Amino acid sequence: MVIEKEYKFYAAHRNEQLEDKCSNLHGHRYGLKCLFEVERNGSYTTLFGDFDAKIEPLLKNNYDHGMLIHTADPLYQTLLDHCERTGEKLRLKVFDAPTTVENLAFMLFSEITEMGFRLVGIEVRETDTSVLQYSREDWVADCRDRSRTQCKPTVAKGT
Ligand SMILES: Nc1nc2c(c(=O)[nH]1)N=C([C@H](O)[C@H](O)COP(=O)(O)OP(=O)(O)OP(=O)(O)O)CN2
Repeated sequence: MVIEKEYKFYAAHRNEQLEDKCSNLHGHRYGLKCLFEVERNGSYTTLFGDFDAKIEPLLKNNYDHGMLIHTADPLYQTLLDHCERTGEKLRLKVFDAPTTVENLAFMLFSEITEMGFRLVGIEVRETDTSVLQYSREDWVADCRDRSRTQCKPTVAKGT
């Protein structure tokens, strides 16, 4: 059986390597749809709330109203300097690769899998018109060939 759950978060980012509007700092209401493979245990499988209890804090504490940023983006160092100078704590979700929706999907799939859930796939919506379907096969291929993503998934303690 498969349970589908939907989540959302708001975040800023840019694709600094693209020579178009996407290299401007901008924001999205990201949509995340998760397809979980579940097993029946009597009348239930996994309770809907069991997914929410782990995934909502992951998104709230690491992504929501934050900024997805590539370590090689010159803006990253500027933001670190700003934090050091002012003492401000910005929510930066750090990527070792460009913050494309493909790399975001790899990051989210890895983090949710690390929580013990078995995903069949996820869907990541970046804009009203652009959505990425990311399957378990895509994730296995990305894990096998890390040069495809260069992302190291990181989850803060307690999320
Ligand atoms: N394969 C990818 N292509 C693009 C990505 C990406 O992550 N992977 N990202 C972007 C930009 O981040 C951009 O914000 C989204 O692009 P786009 O869909 O073109 O944005 P619009 O909302 O303006 O789309 P319209 O259909 O023109 O309204 C670009 N490409």
